[in-house]
Formats: sequence, C-alpha cells, structure tokens
Amino acid sequence: MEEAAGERTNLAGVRHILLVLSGKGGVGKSTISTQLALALRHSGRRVGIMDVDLCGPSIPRMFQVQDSDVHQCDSGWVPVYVDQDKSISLMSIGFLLEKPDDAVVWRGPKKNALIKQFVADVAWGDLDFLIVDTPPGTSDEHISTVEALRPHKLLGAILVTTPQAVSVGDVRRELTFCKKTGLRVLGIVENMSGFVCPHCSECTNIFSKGGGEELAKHAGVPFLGCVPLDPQLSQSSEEGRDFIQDFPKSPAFPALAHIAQQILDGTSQQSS
Ligand SMILES: Nc1ncnc2c1ncn2[C@@H]1O[C@H](COP(=O)(O)OP(=O)(O)OP(=O)(O)O)[C@@H](O)[C@H]1O
Ligand code: SF4
Repeated sequence: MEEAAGERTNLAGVRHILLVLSGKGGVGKSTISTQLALALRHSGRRVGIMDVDLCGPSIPRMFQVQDSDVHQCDSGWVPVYVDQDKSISLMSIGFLLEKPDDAVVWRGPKKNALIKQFVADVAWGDLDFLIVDTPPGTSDEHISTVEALRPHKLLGAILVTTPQAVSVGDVRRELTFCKKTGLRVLGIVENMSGFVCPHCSECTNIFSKGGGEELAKHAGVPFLGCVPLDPQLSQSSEEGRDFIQDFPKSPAFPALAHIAQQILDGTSQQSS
C-alpha cells in the first residue's frame, strides 16, 4: 500500500501512477498512454487508464470499447475491461455519456467532482500502473487530478512533446507546473519525431528534431526517447489495435518498447 493520509481514494492496490501531460493538443498524449499501457501489459503488468480529458475523451475509442457501460459494484464503479483477463481497465467520461460524441460543457467544480469520483469511487483493484491521460495544458482538470492523487506516494509525470519549438515551449510550462505542484518528472517523450520511409527506411525530419531531448537535458530530467511518425501507429489508434503486438517491424516499435522499458526501470528504482 502506497497511500499516505489525505482524501479518500480507491488506490490502495495501485503501485505506480503515471500522469501523461502535454503542453499542446494533438501531440499524441492519448496514443502514448494507450500504447504504453499495452506495452506494459506485454511485460506482464496490470494496467489501468484514467481518462481525465473530460472535454475530449479518446481512450474508449483507442481501445474500440466506446459502446461499453460502467456498472456499480459493492466497492464502487467497475471500470471497463479491455480483455477477458482484465489486465487493462479503463475509466473515462466517454462511458458515462449518453452518446459517445456528446459535448461536455462543464464548469471547473463539476469537473473537479468527477475527477474525485474517478479516484475515490472506481474499483481499480490491484494494478501495477495507473496511467492518467490528461487534457492539454494546465487547467482545472490538472490541478484537481494532482490534488486528488497527491496522497499516493509513487506518482510521476511523463511529458509528451513534438519536436517543434512551439510545442517544446509549451512543455516548458508543464515542467513549471510539475515543479510548483511537487510532481516528479519521470521523463520527456518526443513524439512525431521524423518520418521513416516505409520503402527505404530513410528518416525525414518533417519538423525539427531534438527539441525534446535538449529540453530534457536543460531541465535535468530523463529523456525517454523519440517516437517517429508512423502510419501504422495512427492506424492502431484508429482501429483499437495493439501496435506492439501487431507491428513489430514498424519504425515506432523500438521507440515505444524502449520507453516502456525505461518506465519499468525508473519505477522499480523508485519503489526500491
Ligand atoms: N507517432 C505517431 N505517428 C503517427 N500518428 C500519430 C503519432 N502520434 C499520434 N498520432 C496520431 O495523431 C493524432 C493525435 O494523437 P492523440 O489523440 O494521441 O493526441 P492527444 O495529444 O492525446 O490529443 P488531444 O489534445 O485531443 O488530447 C491521432 O490521430 C493519432 O493517431
Ligand atoms: S525516402 Fe526514399 S523511398 Fe522513401 S519516398 Fe523518399 S526517395 Fe522514395
């Protein structure tokens, strides 16, 4: 059990919490959260994903379980399980909406209350990792999430950026947010980092390259790696496929596997 005294949570069986943050929208936060969960599952870990992107929940769709419902049990809301073996469990506002495409137009207090419920009322059970997919930027949702999860000692953040300077600049603000809220940064991922040609394997840096690594060096936090633009990765997200299982020869495969391994190494050091 890794909880300290504080607000009530249902996370006593959760070993590590990984908050996935990005300064900008559309940089691949949900893609990284999803594929990281699948990669950790391949390493024999039990993983949950808490989707607190309340206005743009994409986790149900990325697992193609958007038509699933959440049920109540004695210990709270039962999350949606992706597989029969229950190795990946999900909670998202997407499961609570009447229609998956309904817009959520809520003020801060209502968002805050739902995030608290996700933390306190979902029967997460025993998990090696709970991945929290957040909205872009630093909004009410981030503050509520960090406050609700703070009692958990093994809480860390993964920052996702694209190589362009503007995106890297936004991640700098995320780093400030982590510093101010006392959130440990597990590392930075540079996503959409070049395009590897499927014919000749030549990597073309469509945007710039290296911004994430430079920022990590400058901020003194680990750099977890560069994930190239990969059509098979976006196809996996669109179709709810397990990229690591289905596309082992794809250019983004080694990068994602390496990121998952670094998370496993970093968190095992953290808990020892
Ligand atoms: N490395 C990649 N290669 C190819 N496509 C990618 C890659 N990373 C993300 N994508 C695609 O980019 C789009 C945006 O990704 P995603 O939804 O994960 O971003 P996000 O940061 O979570 O967005 P939001 O701001 O809406 O939460 C998706 O269509 C996804 O499939
Ligand atoms: S990188 Fe090479 S193989 Fe790919 S499209 Fe360009 S020239 Fe053709």
